[in-house]
Amino acid sequence: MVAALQKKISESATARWIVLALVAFTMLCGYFITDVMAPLKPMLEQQMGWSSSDYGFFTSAYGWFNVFLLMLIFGGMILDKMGVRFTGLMSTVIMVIGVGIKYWAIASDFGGASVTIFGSVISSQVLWAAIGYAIFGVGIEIAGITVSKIIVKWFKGKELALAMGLEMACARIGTALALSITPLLAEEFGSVSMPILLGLLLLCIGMISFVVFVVMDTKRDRELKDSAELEEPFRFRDIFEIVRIKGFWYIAILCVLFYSAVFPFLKYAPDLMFNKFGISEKLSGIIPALLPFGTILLTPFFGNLYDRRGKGATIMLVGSFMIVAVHLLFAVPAFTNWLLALVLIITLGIAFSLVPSAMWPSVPKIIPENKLGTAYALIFWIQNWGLMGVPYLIGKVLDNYCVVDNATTVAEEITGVVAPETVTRVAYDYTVPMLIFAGLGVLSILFAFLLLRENKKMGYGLQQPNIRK
Ligand SMILES: NCCCC[C@H](N)C(=O)NCC(=O)O
Repeated sequence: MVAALQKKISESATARWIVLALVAFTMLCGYFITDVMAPLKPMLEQQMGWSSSDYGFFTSAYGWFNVFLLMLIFGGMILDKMGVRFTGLMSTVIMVIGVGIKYWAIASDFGGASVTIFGSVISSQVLWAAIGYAIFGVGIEIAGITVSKIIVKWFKGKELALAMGLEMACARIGTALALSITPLLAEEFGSVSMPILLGLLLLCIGMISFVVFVVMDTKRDRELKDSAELEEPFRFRDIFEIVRIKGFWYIAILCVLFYSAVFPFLKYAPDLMFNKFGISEKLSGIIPALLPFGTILLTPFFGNLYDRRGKGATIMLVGSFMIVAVHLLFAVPAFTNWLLALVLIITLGIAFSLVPSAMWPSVPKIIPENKLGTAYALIFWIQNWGLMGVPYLIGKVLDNYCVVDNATTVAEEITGVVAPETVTRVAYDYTVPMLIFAGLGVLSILFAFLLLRENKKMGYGLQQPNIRK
């Protein structure tokens, strides 16, 4: 391995797979933090007095700065101007700061303090946790576009979709770990904040991993200094060129619709398991965790298929159909057997492997490489409207239309942490939220069709294999 690295890093297959492992690990740590709060929703409600709206507010914070302060767009420009090394390091530092604030907020006692924002009273704890999460959201999203660009840089013309699939698979391990072990950790340590602290430590290791990548990437660029393989520089007017491309819009809108039917769903999935399928709080994250676990094998599998056989647009269409079927079946009130929940989550995992495995490697077929950072940033920016808006909407819908059993005392089910008289539980009917998720899936089908048609018209090559013979 050392011999391979000593030869020419830019030509070494070993080196590029090591690079992939390094940056994918950083993303794993980031995704762990992204989803660490999901299985804690019932505990946050019972132990800290959060409502579903509070949880929706907190969850939506992920996109606040990305969307309203255009942080993602700036991030994309910085990426195309300053390069992957600077931008990647910057984004990991932002993530660490954000998680630090979130941990402090959840671990502190604010003595019931609250603030009024736009006429709504928000507890100070919820607000500070949300601000931390919003800062973290900037970091992880910029890291996401940076890593996509890193993979294109190192894998273009080679195993691009497989590499992207493997990176996403690693990221999903982070999500799966967050969903499955978080409630167990919280119970074990008798503290909701403990899993966040663990995530913070993990993220610091992820940062070190990125630093190692920086060393390798610097070496590669030095080797290629005078060769044609170095990219053209980014110009500001590139943005206008990107937004004039119809295929860009179809893929961006498909992205926001599809991902809004998955990531926000995952944020509520443990609560859905608890309320609809009668699974205990402690185990409520286990079935949802199978979704990312399933994608760990399937995303690289479908990526490899796309690399060798093509059919990227068809893969996205099939995934969109599957997601509608799953959410509609989740919406049926009579279906409450946990085995069905298991089958549906696995099916959703297949859909969630199909679409991303084809979507992200398709972007370089539509957009030239020197504009890729900005293009990915614009797509993520549009996607963040959904990642921000949909959880907020679902939280509001749950509180306003879906409460079926308010303030039932469940003290006997909870041990230790709080005084029994303070413990209450609200039960929810998830039919309407699941219909909302299904509606997003239906719109995804429409945009997947439009993309397929545009590909035929413009010859992007989305149906062609990625590996050049
Ligand atoms: N829970 C993490 C959200 C990451 C969103 C990010 N913009 C993204 O779409 N990444 C690609 C992926 O499939 O995770």
